[in-house]
Amino acid sequence: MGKRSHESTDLNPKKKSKSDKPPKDKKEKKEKKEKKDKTVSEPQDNVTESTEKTSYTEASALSALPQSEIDTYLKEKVIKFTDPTADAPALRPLISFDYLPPSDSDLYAPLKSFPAPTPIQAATWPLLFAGRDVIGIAETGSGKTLAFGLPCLRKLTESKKSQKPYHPTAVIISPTRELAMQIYDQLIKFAEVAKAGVTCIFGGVRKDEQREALKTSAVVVATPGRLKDLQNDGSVNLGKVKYLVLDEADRMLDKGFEQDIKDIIEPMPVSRRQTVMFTATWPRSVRDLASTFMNSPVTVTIGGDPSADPRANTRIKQEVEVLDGREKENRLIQLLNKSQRGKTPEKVLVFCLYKKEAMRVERTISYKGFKVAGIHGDLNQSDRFRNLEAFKSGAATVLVATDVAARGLDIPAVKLVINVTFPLTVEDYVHRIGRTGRAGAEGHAITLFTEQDKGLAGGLVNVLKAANQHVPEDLMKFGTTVKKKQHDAYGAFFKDVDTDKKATKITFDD
Ligand SMILES: Nc1ncnc2c1ncn2[C@@H]1O[C@H](COP(=O)(O)OP(=O)(O)OP(=O)(O)O)[C@@H](O)[C@H]1O
Repeated sequence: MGKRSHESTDLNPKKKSKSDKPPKDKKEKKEKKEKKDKTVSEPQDNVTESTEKTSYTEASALSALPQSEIDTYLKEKVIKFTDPTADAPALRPLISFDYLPPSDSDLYAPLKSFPAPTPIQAATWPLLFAGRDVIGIAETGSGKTLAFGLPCLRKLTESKKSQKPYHPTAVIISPTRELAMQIYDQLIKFAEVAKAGVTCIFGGVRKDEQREALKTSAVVVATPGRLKDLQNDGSVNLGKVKYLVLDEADRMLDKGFEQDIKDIIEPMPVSRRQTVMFTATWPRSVRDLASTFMNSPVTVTIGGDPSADPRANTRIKQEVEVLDGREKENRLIQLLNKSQRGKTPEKVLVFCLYKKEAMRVERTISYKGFKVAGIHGDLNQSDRFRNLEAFKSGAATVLVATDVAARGLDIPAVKLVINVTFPLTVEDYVHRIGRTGRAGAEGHAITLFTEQDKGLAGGLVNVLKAANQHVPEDLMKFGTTVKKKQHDAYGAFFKDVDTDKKATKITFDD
């Protein structure tokens, strides 16, 4: 992945319109000018207003590919761009790592372990390199972290040429501590130079070390509550942030986080930052709010229409068993017997809705002699990390979790997800089962569905149908009306449920 000759394609509508493009014979002159502009505009610590110009230069080998090859790729991967400025189709997807813009550092070295960019990476990287605001919607386990992470690190490695970071220039916000850690772990693999400049900030641990780390960090991965705390007490100045990511964006725009997000981004006006949102589910309820945070964002969707129902990863075999609530425990143990008693016990993730329920189920499973660990909001942070680690390493082969583990977590080789109690929304269902079948693997999910969950039957039927899964007759009998998501309805559960506004903020997302 060395240096290559590149054709210039500056497509950032914030800085330049299509009609400003120079004719080809002036290409060399323009490239020189771009280089000059870039040097001038690299962030300086004593510059108060952003003068940064972002440009993206498409690899000439990519430009030389026949259009039919690009069209076939877009069609096969079901990639759709929705761009209010109509510039997006001009940016060809980076269908091979060979077409990445050159980097003087060894930034791209860890990509060697992957065969090619995933579709969401291929489609969004050019836009992100070009400085566009992007909403990226793609199935669980499809490589979204590097889709927003690599452009972020590239900006960091470039700007580090001329400045030491005294204030963060990039902020990545995630809903849970474990997910923030995981994003951090992925990013620091990517460059020695980034290792020095990336830090992870989350609640439940002492603030002093985080304050120290912030003094030398250009990229901050954080949960909202703790970041806001450190911002409020003057430990971090976010006024220089140019690249803002909301991972699990629909969750971050939920009512539980909305105000925190508004407070955090207040010192970084939309005109001076690139705003990036990624998720596997994009409910209507958050779209208007998202647009107020962004500047003409391009929406990139992989695998289907974003206005449709939430979409599950189609490599996951979904099974739904309708039963009486009293039968759940026996059925769970039967399923575990099947998956745990062989020579090599499979990794199974068991989801509950309530913290107390999770504790009870974990006790029952442990009593039956299975190697089990738990993760929920009532555990302290070191127990949470330790238990997750035990599951990752295989020391525990069953993990009982609440929805604190539903989103984003990339745990190797989870073979089966069992939903003991259905979540509050079908979006959460899609994220829960998305802990299996990651990075191209097959997955399996079994959901125990009772009459109590019938309000979500219609939504679930749609998710099953969209993924060509079997819909049991027993599920159909509950009707197929789809209820709209209503955050306020969560209130009825807030004392017990691990996902709602109140519990989430207080118990694990600070
Ligand atoms: N280009 C690639 N080729 C193959 N695997 C990849 C590639 N990029 C990332 N991965 C791997 O795919 C796995 C899933 O990636 P990631 O966690 O970013 O998924 P995600 O889309 O964010 O999922 P979720 O919606 O659940 O948060 C990770 O183990 C990651 O290392």
